Amino acid sequence: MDNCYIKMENVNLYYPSHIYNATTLKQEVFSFLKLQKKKEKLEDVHALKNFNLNIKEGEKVGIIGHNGAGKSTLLKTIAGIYPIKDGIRDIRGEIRSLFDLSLGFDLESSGRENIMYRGLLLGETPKTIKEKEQEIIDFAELGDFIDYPIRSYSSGMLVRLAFSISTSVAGEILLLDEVIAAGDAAFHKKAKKRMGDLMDTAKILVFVSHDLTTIQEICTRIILMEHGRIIADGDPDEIVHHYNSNHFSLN
Ligand SMILES: Nc1ncnc2c1ncn2[C@@H]1O[C@H](COP(=O)(O)OP(=O)(O)OP(=O)(O)O)[C@@H](O)[C@H]1O
Repeated sequence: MDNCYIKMENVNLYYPSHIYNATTLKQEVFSFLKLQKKKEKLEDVHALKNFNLNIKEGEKVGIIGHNGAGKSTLLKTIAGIYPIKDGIRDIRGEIRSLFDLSLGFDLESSGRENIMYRGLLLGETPKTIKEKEQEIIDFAELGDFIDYPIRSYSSGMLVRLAFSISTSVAGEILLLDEVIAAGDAAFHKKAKKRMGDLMDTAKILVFVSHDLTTIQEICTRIILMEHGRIIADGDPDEIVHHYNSNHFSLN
């Protein structure tokens, strides 16, 4: 029996529209004065439709599809971030998500303190974080800035710290949304190598990207999504060929 797997059966996920349906006072007044038509009621967005998926240990699965196809939603659903309306989500294995890298950052705290906060969010203990702390700082190349509040960091420095922390913890199931363009060219090279190591150690990789060449290189299977559904699933060369010959728009 597999130690790790991802199973989804007839999963439906909706983004509720009530937040967008709220009317502002200005809109009410304008509508009352007949200066503006009353706002049309928006429907919930049905982002995953009767979705079925089975991923076994050892698979490296690439997810491709047009903008808004539901790729990121699928990753976040696997990660358990979004509650599903119905269906079954059955996951075995420790999940490591590499998206929303700066989640859990506190701008007023130092880089060092943020390593601790973010590490705890990633499921580490204070002791294991302390053991990794120096390696994380060295990889991020932040020098003395590590003890400054991260509010003082440039955006590149912030990305380097976030990347360094997030990739310091391996996971059995690695969920990746587009390879993170971390920092400048030199850092990017280093980051790519570290990502490669993480992908090699993961038992399952699910990788969302618009970059067909990279995804074809890395993945053992590709899933093509359209409007919340899988429309092709299989061997990377075949799916890319299918995509190319059917002129799907991936952008
Ligand atoms: N927070 C949200 N609230 C409402 N609708 C959303 C939200 N996030 C995504 N959606 C909608 O869900 C659908 C799927 O979006 P998703 O971000 O998963 O697509 P994607 O395939 O990752 O797109 P892209 O390639 O542009 O990143 C789209 O119709 C999008 O408008």
